[in-house]
Amino acid sequence: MRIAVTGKQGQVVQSLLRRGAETGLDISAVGRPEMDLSDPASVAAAFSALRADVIVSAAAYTAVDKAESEAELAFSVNAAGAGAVAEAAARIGVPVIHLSTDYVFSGDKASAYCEEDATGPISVYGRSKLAGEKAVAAANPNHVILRTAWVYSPFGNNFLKTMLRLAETRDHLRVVADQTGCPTSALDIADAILAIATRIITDPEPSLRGTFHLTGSGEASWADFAEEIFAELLKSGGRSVGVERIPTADYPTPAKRPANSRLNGDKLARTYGIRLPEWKQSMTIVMQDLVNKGL
Ligand SMILES: NC(=O)C1=CN([C@@H]2O[C@H](COP(=O)(O)OP(=O)(O)OC[C@H]3O[C@@H](n4cnc5c(N)ncnc54)[C@H](OP(=O)(O)O)[C@@H]3O)[C@@H](O)[C@H]2O)C=CC1
Ligand SMILES: Cc1cn([C@H]2C[C@H](O)[C@@H](COP(=O)(O)OP(=O)(O)O[C@H]3O[C@@H](C)C(=O)[C@@H](O)[C@H]3O)O2)c(=O)[nH]c1=O
Ligand SMILES: [Mg+2]
Repeated sequence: MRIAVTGKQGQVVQSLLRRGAETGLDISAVGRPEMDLSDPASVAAAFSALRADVIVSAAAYTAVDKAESEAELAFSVNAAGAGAVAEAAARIGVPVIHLSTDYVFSGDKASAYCEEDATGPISVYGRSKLAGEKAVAAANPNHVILRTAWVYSPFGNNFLKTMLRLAETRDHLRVVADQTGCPTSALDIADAILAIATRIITDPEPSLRGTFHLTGSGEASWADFAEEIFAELLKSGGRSVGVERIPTADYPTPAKRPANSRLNGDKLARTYGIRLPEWKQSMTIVMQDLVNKGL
């Protein structure tokens, strides 16, 4: 199986490359400068030359706050760019596995979101990713859209690494406690993508296609997540850092974020037999990885 994935330095692409190196799978990362999602011609050109069995669409414009003032670029990458990747996959006759986000929802629901719940993004990033889902589905019926959330890993930028960086100079941080979601390790996402890819390249079964929720098990507020990160830091000999739990209103940001970001993963469990580990367990693994590298 030959897998092509979009992006080079991103968390999910780096996690896939690590799994590829560990298992000997053939995974190639396709990204800038040769392939720029804001330039559809470069997308078509990059994939027509590659003999991939499946394309993983993992690259995106992910700067949630900056997107509020760069809507055109966010849509060009996350909507048109994602559509161009799915179209390139359709042209070479292979499935596309596309990543999307909890931020397609408004956050008003009282319980975890299911795949069939109405979307209603409240940020530019969320709207651009929802437009991306629609573009992918329209361009290639042979698609799996995986909505994930709150992704962290040893790679790239993420909340966990931000907390560790801030912990170097601060002994107390203020973190919002009224946004709830499901922290998800990019390494777990990579494992799920590989299992799904293996199935769909050989099995034409329609129920394997469509939209699925894929997040770490359990739930947390950003403050809970920070507290667990600092508990783990302390255990591994690091500094002691306190978390002050604050409401969203006390942490103003350009983009609005859903109060409830929790995703229900039952459909993926039912269809593929995949359920990701508890987020605390996976977080410990990522922390250990970072500690071994000297943080
Ligand atoms: N991070 C998160 O918390 C969440 C992410 N997601 C989704 O999961 C997917 C993977 O996210 P993650 O791995 O965290 O992303 P990252 O933010 O870690 O990385 C973004 C990737 O997209 C690439 N990229 C950005 N703009 C372009 C462009 N114009 N042309 C080509 N490549 C581009 C980057 O390129 P380069 O390699 O050059 O830096 C990088 O590889 C995305 O679709 C994201 O929307 C969903 C929920 C949560
Ligand atoms: C750094 C920091 C953030 N916060 C808050 C701000 C915000 O509400 C929350 C998370 O902040 P971040 O900016 O790290 O997270 P954010 O960029 O919103 O993360 C999102 O990224 C995109 C790509 C997704 O798809 C989402 O699933 C989600 O992971 O924590 C604090 O309360 N205190 C702090 O010190
Ligand atoms: Mg961010």
